Amino acid sequence: MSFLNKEICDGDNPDLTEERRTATFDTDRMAQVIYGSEKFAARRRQITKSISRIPALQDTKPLAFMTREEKITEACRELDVLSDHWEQLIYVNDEEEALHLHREVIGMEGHPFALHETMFIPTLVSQASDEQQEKWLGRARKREIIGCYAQTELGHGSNLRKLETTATYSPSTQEFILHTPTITALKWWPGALGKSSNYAIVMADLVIKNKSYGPHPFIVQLRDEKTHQPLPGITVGDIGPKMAFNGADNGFLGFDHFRIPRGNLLMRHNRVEPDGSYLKPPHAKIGYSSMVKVRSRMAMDQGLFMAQALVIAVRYSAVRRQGFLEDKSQEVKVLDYQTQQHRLFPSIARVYAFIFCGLETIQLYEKLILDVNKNGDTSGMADLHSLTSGLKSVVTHFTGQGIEQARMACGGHGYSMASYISEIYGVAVAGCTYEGENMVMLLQCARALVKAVELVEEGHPEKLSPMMAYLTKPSVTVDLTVGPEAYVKIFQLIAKKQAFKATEQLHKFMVAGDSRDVAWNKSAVELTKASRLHTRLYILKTFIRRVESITDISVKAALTDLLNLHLNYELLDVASYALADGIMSSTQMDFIKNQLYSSLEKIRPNAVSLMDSFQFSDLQLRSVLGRRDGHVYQNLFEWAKSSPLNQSEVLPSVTQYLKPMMEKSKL
Ligand SMILES: CCCCC/C=C\C/C=C\C/C=C\C/C=C\CCCC(=O)SCCNC(=O)CCNC(=O)[C@H](O)C(C)(C)COP(=O)(O)OP(=O)(O)OC[C@H]1O[C@@H](n2cnc3c(N)ncnc32)[C@H](O)[C@@H]1OP(=O)(O)O
Ligand SMILES: Cc1cc2nc3c(=O)[nH]c(=O)nc-3n(C[C@H](O)[C@H](O)[C@H](O)COP(=O)(O)OP(=O)(O)OC[C@H]3O[C@@H](n4cnc5c(N)ncnc54)[C@H](O)[C@@H]3O)c2cc1C
Repeated sequence: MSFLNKEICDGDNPDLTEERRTATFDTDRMAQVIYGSEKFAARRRQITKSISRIPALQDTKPLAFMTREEKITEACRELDVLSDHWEQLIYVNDEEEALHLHREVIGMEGHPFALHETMFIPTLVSQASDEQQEKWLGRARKREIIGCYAQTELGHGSNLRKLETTATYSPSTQEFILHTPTITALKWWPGALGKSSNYAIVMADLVIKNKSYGPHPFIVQLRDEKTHQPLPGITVGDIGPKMAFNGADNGFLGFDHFRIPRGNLLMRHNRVEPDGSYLKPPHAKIGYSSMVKVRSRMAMDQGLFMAQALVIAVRYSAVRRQGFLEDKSQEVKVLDYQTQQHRLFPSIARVYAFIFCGLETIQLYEKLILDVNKNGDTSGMADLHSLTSGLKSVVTHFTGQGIEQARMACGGHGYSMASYISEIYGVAVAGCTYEGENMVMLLQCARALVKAVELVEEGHPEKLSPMMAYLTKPSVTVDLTVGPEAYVKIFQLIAKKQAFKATEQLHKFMVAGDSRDVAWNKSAVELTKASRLHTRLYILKTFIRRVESITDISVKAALTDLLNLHLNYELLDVASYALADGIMSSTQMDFIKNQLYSSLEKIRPNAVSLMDSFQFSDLQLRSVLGRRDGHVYQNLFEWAKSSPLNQSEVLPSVTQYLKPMMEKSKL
């Protein structure tokens, strides 16, 4: 079936138009699947249209030619314009719409409200009492104040129990005294802390009567609301340029015996009474919920990062012609090469898979917060923590790989900032580190896996959560031709074997006399392997479930091709485990390879439309190479001409140094 997609515009590059004509599905319908509902997909388009009608948001100078200061200023200008139009553009307090608006208009390089929306407000929602919300949440939502999330210190990020900033309670004044006792106790890294925020959630060790209660969240005013000057007792500033994300002022922060009222400890779940008595929270890690919130978003956000890189690479590959196949009269689109398809299409499949996981984990977090806040039910916390710990690690790792391949798939032009892929890469791979370094979080996921294996070994399989139930599955011989369920079964066996092997190794070291911590460290690589397999199994099953639920026949068919590619690619990628354990034969391996290659051919006609379906505007993409019109060569030439270096024919560096040097050489 041939389908004429609505957005075809006469002026586009004919090679891209041809691709859009051959698609077998409607991109608006696909967008509904990607964005979780018809309503949100339509709202996104509406918001894009409204943005395009605001002149002050069009034709801004390319970010690549700006200094850091100019980037920050530009982001603030755009925020100001958005603020003037906020209520016309989006439904007030709709988090998804606000995130979309920021992504599209300001892009991904960071801005003063990035942490305000993603961590400051969510922490107030999950950790502040009703009374505290009354005081601060409304002001935060109206953007009267700007907040950030200050937890990481110069000396400690991963090991939260060793944070050194102290909040010592003084019963006589009913205040907490915030203090930075050493240089390593300086808060270091928090986004938007350096120059933009005037408030922060500060995680500090709560100390009452010389007893430490561990990290707790406090709301702290950092700067005068009128002058924006730091308050006395506060040292704050920017930490300097980073690999990417340079529109953000990640900052440092120190306190010199800085006093805040008792009511600034966020007290929805724990309390310090005026006399200094402490009321425990219902779950020891409830104060970590803002991190779980961000981790639960990361599969979606990273999926969208990788999608941006792939829109650029796939469109470009359909326009770039180089070399010959059958027909020697015309060069082929590089997208027709099997190697190019193999480089890009498995990542397209992963983008869809990650986004489907993200839709699920975002909802799981929302449900958890309702359960905790309304009913005091914390029973879902452990499962969501282990799931999102594994997921953020696996997704960020593959997203980095996928974006780098997209960059290479664009040849030389991929290396130019005109492609914008290097910026997308730099921002995306920060996710391997923030919200918990990937290895550290894989090991958190492994704790839950080991516990589950131990339950099975102790004869209590009925106590396993549904996600762990596969650990009880017996070994079976599987016929791969029966479809996705067969792939799941093999994957389950592989993941189960690895979880048991890693646990066995841990126990072996303990039996030999090592403490659990030392034995854990000696088994850590095997444990992280088990976590990755466990997480990839979850991703695979979510992809299958999601595709099964789709009602639009042509959308479902296109996604089934993508799912088949994913199943074969994933299984091939972990085949060494399966071969070593005799779970799969070499004949089955050949079958998988052939299925993979034929999936590439099936996906080829839909590749451009699978990526167009994300409906990123050119404004959001910020890529000269990936623009919707596909006129890459004209666009590249115009862009290069606008480079500041080309605003004069002879640079001062030539007059000042090269010319005299050449003259000297003549003597
Ligand atoms: C973010 C959205 C992106 C949007 C993108 C869009 C556009 C781009 C534009 C702008 C971008 C905007 C913002 C994004 C940028 C950056 C944001 C980054 C913000 C940050 O970067 S902010 C700092 C994050 N910094 C960390 O991420 C530190 C990691 N380090 C830890 O998180 C802990 O340190 C841990 C967990 C490793 C150890 O903690 P610990 O030592 O206290 O605990 P321990 O290991 O002893 O575990 C004892 C028992 O607690 C259980 N347990 C632990 N945690 C739990 C939880 N949460 N829930 C339920 N149970 C939990 C365990 O499972 C165990 O259970 P069991 O005993 O049963 O095994
Ligand atoms: C772009 C960006 C934005 C950020 N934004 C914020 C923010 O808004 N607010 C905030 O508070 N923080 C923020 N951070 C900080 C971030 O959360 C931390 O850097 C992160 O949690 C990693 O901690 P670390 O730097 O201490 O790494 P380290 O723990 O020092 O990692 C170094 C190495 O040690 C290894 N390692 C550490 N512990 C273990 C262990 N137990 N077992 C095995 N290996 C281990 C790691 O795997 C890694 O290889 C941001 C960071 C970045 C890059």
